[in-house]
Amino acid sequence: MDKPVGTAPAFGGSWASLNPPLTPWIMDVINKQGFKNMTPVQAGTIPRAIKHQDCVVEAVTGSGKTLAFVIPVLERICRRERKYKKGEVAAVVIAPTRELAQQIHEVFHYFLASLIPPEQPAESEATDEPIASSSRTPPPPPEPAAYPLPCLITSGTPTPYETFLSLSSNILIGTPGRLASFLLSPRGLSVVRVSELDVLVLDEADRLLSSPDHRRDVERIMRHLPKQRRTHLFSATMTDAVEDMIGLGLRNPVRIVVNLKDKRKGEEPKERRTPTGLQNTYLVCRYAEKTLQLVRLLKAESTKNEAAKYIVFFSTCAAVDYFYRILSRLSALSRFHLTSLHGDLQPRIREKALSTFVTHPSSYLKPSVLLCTDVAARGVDFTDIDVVIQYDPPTDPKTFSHRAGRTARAGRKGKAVVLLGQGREEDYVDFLNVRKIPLTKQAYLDADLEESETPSSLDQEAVNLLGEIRKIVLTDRELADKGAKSFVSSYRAYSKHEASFIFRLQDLDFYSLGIAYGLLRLPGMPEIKDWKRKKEAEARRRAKVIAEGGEVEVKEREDVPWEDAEVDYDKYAYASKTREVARLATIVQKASEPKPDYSEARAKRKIKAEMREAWSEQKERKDKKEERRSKKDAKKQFEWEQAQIALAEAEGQGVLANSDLGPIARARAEKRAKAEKALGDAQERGSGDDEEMGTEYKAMKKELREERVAKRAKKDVGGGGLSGGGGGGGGGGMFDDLE
Ligand SMILES: Nc1ncnc2c1ncn2[C@@H]1O[C@H](COP(=O)(O)OP(=O)(O)OP(=O)(O)O)[C@@H](O)[C@H]1O
Repeated sequence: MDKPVGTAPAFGGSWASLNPPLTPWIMDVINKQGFKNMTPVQAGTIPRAIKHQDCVVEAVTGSGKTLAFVIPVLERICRRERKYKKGEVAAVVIAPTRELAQQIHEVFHYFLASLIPPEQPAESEATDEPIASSSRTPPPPPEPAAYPLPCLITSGTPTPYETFLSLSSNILIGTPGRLASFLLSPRGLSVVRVSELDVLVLDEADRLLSSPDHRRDVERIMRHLPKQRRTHLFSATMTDAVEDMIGLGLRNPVRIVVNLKDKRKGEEPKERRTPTGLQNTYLVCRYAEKTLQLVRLLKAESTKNEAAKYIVFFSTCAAVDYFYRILSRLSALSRFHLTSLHGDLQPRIREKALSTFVTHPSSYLKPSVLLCTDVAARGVDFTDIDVVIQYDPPTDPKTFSHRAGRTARAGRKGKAVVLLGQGREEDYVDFLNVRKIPLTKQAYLDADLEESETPSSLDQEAVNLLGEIRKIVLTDRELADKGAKSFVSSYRAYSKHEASFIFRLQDLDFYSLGIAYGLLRLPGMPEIKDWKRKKEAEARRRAKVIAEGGEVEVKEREDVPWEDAEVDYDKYAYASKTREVARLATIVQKASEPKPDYSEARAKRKIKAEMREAWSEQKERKDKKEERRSKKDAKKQFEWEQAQIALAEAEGQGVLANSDLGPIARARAEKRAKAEKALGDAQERGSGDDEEMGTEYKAMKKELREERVAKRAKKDVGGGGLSGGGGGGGGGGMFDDLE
């Protein structure tokens, strides 16, 4: 990996320039850490937060936001005239994950522990001489710490009330749920006094407020704390949820936004929401090639760029669990040390996983990789990550920059790669660009780890990798279960993408996904059955068009071949003896149970089907009968009306006098009568109007003729069966009307 050019984060001014100046012991700790200058977010926030202002702070990942709230909290405690008593809380810091809470706790602890005087060596150690126990003078009582140590309140922290009281802590750091029950349980209400609380900090505030559970707990805590307090919100990505909160619990907050600008020669500087040292990229491949590309990326970055530490993000706990087991056993990754971290692990295991990964000595020859979910996406300060890979893009686009921001922290360099499926998913690049997260293209990696175009047909090595993964899966039935679980859970996660117009379920190719996951067979999800049915119907349609000599449209992407692995599922065993014994016992039990008799159910189904069929036949017959009857009625009506007209004319009455005429016949008769009258009148009046009235009559006649022709044509097109009876002048209209 390219070593960092400059490890100093952006310059925000010297610590000495702060007004008011920092307390000397705090300054000493900062110097001890080697932080020569402030970062911009620290320079902007610390002086305001030390005074009496509420702050809403938004600055890119790795820009030093933690110290921007830790230092003001400590300063305010130091500057207070009356010291806090045992049981009194001065500050509460809430973070969304236990990993982040623990990290913040460590930072506070580091500062406060520096005030604890080092233990005096025992006299015996000092003199190296054995001393008789009777002559041993008791050691001096330990000096009380000037400021007590902070207390961590997360799942997995033992007996927090005892720790809180024994440490006399007045700074609490924790996750929302735990903190809420710590403060609001009957014991908490009697033991923990918050009336003197001075500062509340929400780190990753947008995350805390966008998750309904977290938000509920945060609001409970806020209601419990005194209104006369300072409240500070921090995140790299603020949202509208935070804006709501500003109304709820903050007073005249100052908004501090630290933006970065991309400066390219000859171009206007562009704002960006990611650190300047971050090379943020995307790689396009088929879903079936995703795992292959992940493996190649890990290999290429270690061999070509000497990258030693990686984080790979998946969308679900099940996927992390499954891929951890598979990738750990792939021959291509034998020199990589893998660790898995996700929310389904026990707190202690999570803690251990994180510290194993952080402390594992890694080099580009023996790189280490953390496979994780979003539990490690926010806030966790990994100082030396070279590459972040997002196997699945995050369901919440805001998480994207947090994940990528686990590398390139505090002015270092780093690379992030997101794997995108060919097609619609490529639109994600523009989607992020609009959100000031520009991505550049990382080319597809071929078998020699050389950059190339995404191949035009499926990379054969993806099929080979499927074979290798299947071999691993066949060693333990549990892996097949985990594979299916992770496949289903990832599908569900996919369906929850906020950018659902880019990550569209209908574009998912299940065969392709099955190859990437190395499944033996696809799970029996209804969605997959539907998808297969549609696919088969489409294949039939195309085959038919071709057979009839037609042309079919070219497919956007060729089909990925899929075959279930040949497995004798009766013999396919679990590696775990207990699970295997249980499985075999179930088989034996099932075999000894009498086979359920389905014959009755089958017979019922058959009768129902027959009934359904009979009903549809009946309906068809009824419809036909109905049609015949209405044709007959129409014909009768027509004949009768014609007879009425003829009768009226024969009797010298106007046709209109016949009150039994149908509406159309009447309209026609009226029209005709009017035309005839007009002609008669014109003839009577002589030549002047003659021409005019003759024209009107002709026009009317023409209109009637056209109407008839049009209606006939309409009937012919509609296949109407009544045209045979439509001989009479006004008949066409009447039939249409009856129809
Ligand atoms: N003034 C400073 N000079 C040099 N390094 C610093 C300074 N302040 C903080 N750092 C270092 O920068 C790194 C990132 O800091 P921090 O974790 O506070 O970032 P952040 O802005 O909270 O990031 P995220 O948004 O990911 O939570 C840490 O390793 C920290 O020790």
